[in-house]
Amino acid sequence: MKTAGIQVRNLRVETLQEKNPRLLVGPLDLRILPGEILALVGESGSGKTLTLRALAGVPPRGLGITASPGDLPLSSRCGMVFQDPFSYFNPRWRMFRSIAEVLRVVRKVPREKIAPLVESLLESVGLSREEGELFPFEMSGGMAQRSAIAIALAVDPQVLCADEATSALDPATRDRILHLIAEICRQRCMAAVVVSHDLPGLVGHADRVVVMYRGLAVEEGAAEVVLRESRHRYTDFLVRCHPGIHTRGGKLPEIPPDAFKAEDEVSQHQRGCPFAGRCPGAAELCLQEMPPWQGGSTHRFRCFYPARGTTP
Ligand SMILES: Nc1ncnc2c1ncn2[C@@H]1O[C@H](COP(=O)(O)OP(=O)(O)OP(=O)(O)O)[C@@H](O)[C@H]1O
Repeated sequence: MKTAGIQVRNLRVETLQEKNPRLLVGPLDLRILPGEILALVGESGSGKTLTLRALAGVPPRGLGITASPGDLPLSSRCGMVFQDPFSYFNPRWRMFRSIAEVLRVVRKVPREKIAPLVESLLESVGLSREEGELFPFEMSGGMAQRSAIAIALAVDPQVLCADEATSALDPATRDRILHLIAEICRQRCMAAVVVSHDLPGLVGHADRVVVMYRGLAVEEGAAEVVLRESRHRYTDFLVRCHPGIHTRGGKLPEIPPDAFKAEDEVSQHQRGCPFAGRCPGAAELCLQEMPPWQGGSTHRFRCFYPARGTTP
């Protein structure tokens, strides 16, 4: 059983052009405890996937990752689960063989020990031996995602990294998969980093959420606390934009467009609050200075003029 968590300090992902390299993520400090499920939430383009890929040591081509010495790479200790498992299964292999190949190639498991290990991996994700004999095209989305988790577990990871792994599933299946990830993490004392747009959907599954905006963390804490008592104006919008929570049949509130032109964004990102250009509560100070972290160890946020802290 593994006991160490993961800590990454000063994580940065940037483009590798010599002229005008762009900082896409960071600087970001992340700490993930053993058995903990950490969720990265935020709008599209907020940097969740790049952060996850940086943690797993698999950045997209053309991007570089840096962090404090000794904190990276984590690649040998991360198992990845992606949004569309069908895109990376070998369509001509039964699932049993896909899992077996990871054990053989990555873990160098001796041939005679592979079958029982595959069976136990299938069992740990709630699939039978018979279901392991199916081809990917014969599987439902939920079964495919369970299989993808089994493949990720086959590398014996210290951290399971799931990138929108449940967003293509119906709510009940999504809940079952998140519950499964939580169970596995607790049993194996393994951490998980889960990327999602759906903050309310994470309550009851994620231990902690980090809300990201333009590559930076702006609020973090227990999922239910961040949902109920969001303090950063951006988180507040994210919560109120969620259908079914505060609005039934009406129009969802929209996050205002950015008041800054694209070329202003980089300097804004470096100087003041990254959300200042869209924030109805922004004042001169927000444009000039990056807000420091406020709050306690269980819930903190970076905002000079926070929201009330209790959603209606
Ligand atoms: N290979 C790349 N080269 C340059 N910029 C990139 C690259 N990949 C992502 N980006 C930019 O980095 C930012 C963060 O992207 P990222 O994919 O991490 O966002 P995200 O929060 O995961 O969004 P989504 O929820 O839509 O997947 C975006 O502005 C995106 O355009």
